[in-house]
Amino acid sequence: MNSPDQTLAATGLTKHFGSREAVSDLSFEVRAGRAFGLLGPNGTGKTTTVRLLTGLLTPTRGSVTLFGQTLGRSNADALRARVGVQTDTRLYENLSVRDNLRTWGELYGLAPRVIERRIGEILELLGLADRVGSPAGELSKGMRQKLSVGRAVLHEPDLLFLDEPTAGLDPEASIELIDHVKDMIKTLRTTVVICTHQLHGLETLCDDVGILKSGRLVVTGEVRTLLHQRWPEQRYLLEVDGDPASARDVIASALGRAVEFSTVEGRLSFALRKEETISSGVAALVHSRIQVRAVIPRRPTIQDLYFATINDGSAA
Ligand SMILES: Nc1ncnc2c1ncn2[C@@H]1O[C@H](COP(=O)(O)OP(=O)(O)OP(=O)(O)O)[C@@H](O)[C@H]1O
Repeated sequence: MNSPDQTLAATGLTKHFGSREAVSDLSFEVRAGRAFGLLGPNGTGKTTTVRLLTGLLTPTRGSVTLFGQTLGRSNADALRARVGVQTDTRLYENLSVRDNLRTWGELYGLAPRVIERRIGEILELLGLADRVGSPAGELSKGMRQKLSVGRAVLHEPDLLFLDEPTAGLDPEASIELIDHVKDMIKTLRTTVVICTHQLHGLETLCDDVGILKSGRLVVTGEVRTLLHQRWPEQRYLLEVDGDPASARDVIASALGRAVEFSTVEGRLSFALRKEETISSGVAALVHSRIQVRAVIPRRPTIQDLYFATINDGSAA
């Protein structure tokens, strides 16, 4: 729990609100320069966790280590100065995008020339440069979310918390915002903790993940390792002319090692223990005069891991 490049660690973190246990015994770490996805259904404790990690709530039990120091009353302000938090989109509605950022820069205590430099960089990174003069009240929801992300990174934090940055956005705007966040993380080399329900494509953003269920961390670790542990076999989608059931029979008799079949939108999905055996499967199909349209390798995703975890509750 104490690697040298550790930025954040939770140890046995527990929070009760009266008799309700919001989160229980959470232990995980976030290493420098990595993005950690904290996921879970509504009401499962993500926001409570972020508030504990940023010192806005005091844990009932357990502790938080930020940049190597245990978070406590005496050092909370100093540690928080190195953290950025995007939580909601409350903005100064009548002020322009630039003046919203300027005001926040002043609140962070940044020098005017630093503020101007950062505003330029952030607007460019988030694709907001052409709306710099628009009052915040005239921005679309997606632009408001971008501005709230920009506000959180104005002071170049070492650690950034994003709490539902895509809430209320349509799929296109969500993907666009996540793409901007990815670019921003790469450019600024910020360590990130992100809570989100936008799971599609999240593996291109998150290196590590924690899945909360009823206030408990049921899965945590490196995304690549967790996916491989849960689905060690190679999966394929097969598209054929005609009935997928006949293709299934041919594949099943040709490849004793096929471990799992299902049908996904009219296509046959199957998993093999060894990648190279796919060629004998395809040869058997051709031999049986089944027209093969496509054989698509299918990589499991964070979304697959999330639903598998939430549905069966077991650790990966
Ligand atoms: N200040 C509070 N007082 C009492 N109960 C609270 C308080 N804050 C959170 N809770 C409870 O703690 C649990 C976790 O809430 P939390 O907001 O952390 O969940 P969440 O995962 O962020 O949910 P969502 O995805 O809906 O935002 C819920 O049962 C909630 O009602």
